Amino acid sequence: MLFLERLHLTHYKSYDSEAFLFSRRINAIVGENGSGKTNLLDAIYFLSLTKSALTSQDALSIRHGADFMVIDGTFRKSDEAFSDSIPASGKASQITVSLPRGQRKVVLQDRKAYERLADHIGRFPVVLIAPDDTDLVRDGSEERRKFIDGVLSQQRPDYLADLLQYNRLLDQRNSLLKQFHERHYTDEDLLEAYSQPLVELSLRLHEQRKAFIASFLPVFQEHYTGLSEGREAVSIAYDSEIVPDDFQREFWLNRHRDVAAQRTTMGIHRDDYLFEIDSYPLKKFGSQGQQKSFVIALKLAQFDLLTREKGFQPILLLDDIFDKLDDRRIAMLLRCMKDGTFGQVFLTDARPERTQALLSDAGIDAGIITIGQK
Ligand SMILES: Nc1ncnc2c1ncn2[C@@H]1O[C@H](COP(=O)(O)OP(=O)(O)OP(=O)(O)O)[C@@H](O)[C@H]1O
Repeated sequence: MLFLERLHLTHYKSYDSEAFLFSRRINAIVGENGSGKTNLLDAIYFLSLTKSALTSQDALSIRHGADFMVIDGTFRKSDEAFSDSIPASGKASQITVSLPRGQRKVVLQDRKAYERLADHIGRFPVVLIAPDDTDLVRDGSEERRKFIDGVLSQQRPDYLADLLQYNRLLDQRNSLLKQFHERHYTDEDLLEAYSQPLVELSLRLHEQRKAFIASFLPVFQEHYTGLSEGREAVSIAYDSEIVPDDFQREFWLNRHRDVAAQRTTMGIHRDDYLFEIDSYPLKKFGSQGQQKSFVIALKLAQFDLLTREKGFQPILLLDDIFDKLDDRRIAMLLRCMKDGTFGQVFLTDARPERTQALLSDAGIDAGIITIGQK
C-alpha cells in the first residue's frame, strides 16, 4: 500500500505555513468556497508529479508576495494490504519540492536532489478526478495527448524518457528549420542528422501508444458502462498519421514542407485520441452528463491500470464529487472507498454536514480536515 502520511506547505498558493497529518484511508477536506481545499489536493498532486494539475506555470503556485514555496511530505509504502488498524510500517520517503521565485524547482527525496525530475514520476502515483473538468473532451488534441502521456509516464519510466527526448529533438529540429527558412538554405545532411533519431522515437512512441489504447479501452468501457447503466457505446480511437512501414520515407519527403512551415509537420506530436459515443464525436454529440461520465471512466481506468502495473493503489484525489455528481455515481465511489477498491483517498467538499452524513451512512471512517478555521 501507498499513502501520504504528513504534509507541510510553506507559501504554497493560499497557504502561509501549515502542517497536516493524514489518515491512510479516507481524508475529507472541508471548508468554505475559496478556503484552499483544491489547493491542498493540488499540493499532493505536485508532490507526486512535480507539477500542478491546474497550471503549467510553476510560479503561480507561490503565495502572492512570497519569494519561494515549499511542499514537503512523507509517503509510506509497504507490502501490507490497506487497513486502518495496522501500525504504520514500511518504507517512508520524504519528498520536498522547493521553488524559489524566478528559479528552477528542486525535488529532493530524503534530502537528496533528483538528477532528473522524470526519475520521480511514477514512484508515488496519483489519480485526480475533478468531475467538472471536461477540458479533455472539449479542448484540442493537446489536452488528450497530455492525459494519455501522463498515464503512460506514471506507468512506464522508459516511455517518459523517450517522450522527453522526442520533445527536445523536436524543438531543436524546429529551430533548425526556422534558420534554414530565414537563410534560404537547407543543409540536408544536418537536417538528416536531426530527423533520423526523431523518426526512430516517433515509431517507438507510436507503437507504445497503440498498445496502450488497446489495453486501456476495455477497462475504460467497463467503467463507462458501470457509470451510465450501459445505454450507449463509447470508444477511443488512436488517430495517428504514422504508417510505420512508410513513415521514414514520408518524413524525409516532407522536409520541404517542413522548411516552408518552419516546423516539423509530421510525427507523434500531431496524434489525437478520438472520443466517440455511439460512433459519433463525443464533443459534438455527447450530453454534459455523458461527457462527465466519459472523463470519470477515463480516470477510473487509469486508476485500475496503475494499480495493476504497480501492485498497489495510487493515491486518489476527488475534487468536489458530492456537489458535482448525481446520487448513483456518488454511491458507486463510496462503495469503492468502503470495499478497499480505492486505497488512500482525499476528497473535498464545501459542506461538512453533507460529507459527514454521506460518509457515515456509507459506514466509512474518515479523517476530517477543516480548512480556513483557526
Ligand atoms: N499564488 C497564490 N497566492 C495566494 N493565494 C492564492 C494563490 N493561488 C490561489 N490562491 C487563492 O486560493 C483560493 C482558492 O483556493 P481553492 O481553489 O483551493 O478553494 P476551494 O476551497 O477549493 O474553493 P471551492 O469550494 O470554491 O472549490 C483563492 O482565494 C485564490 O485567491
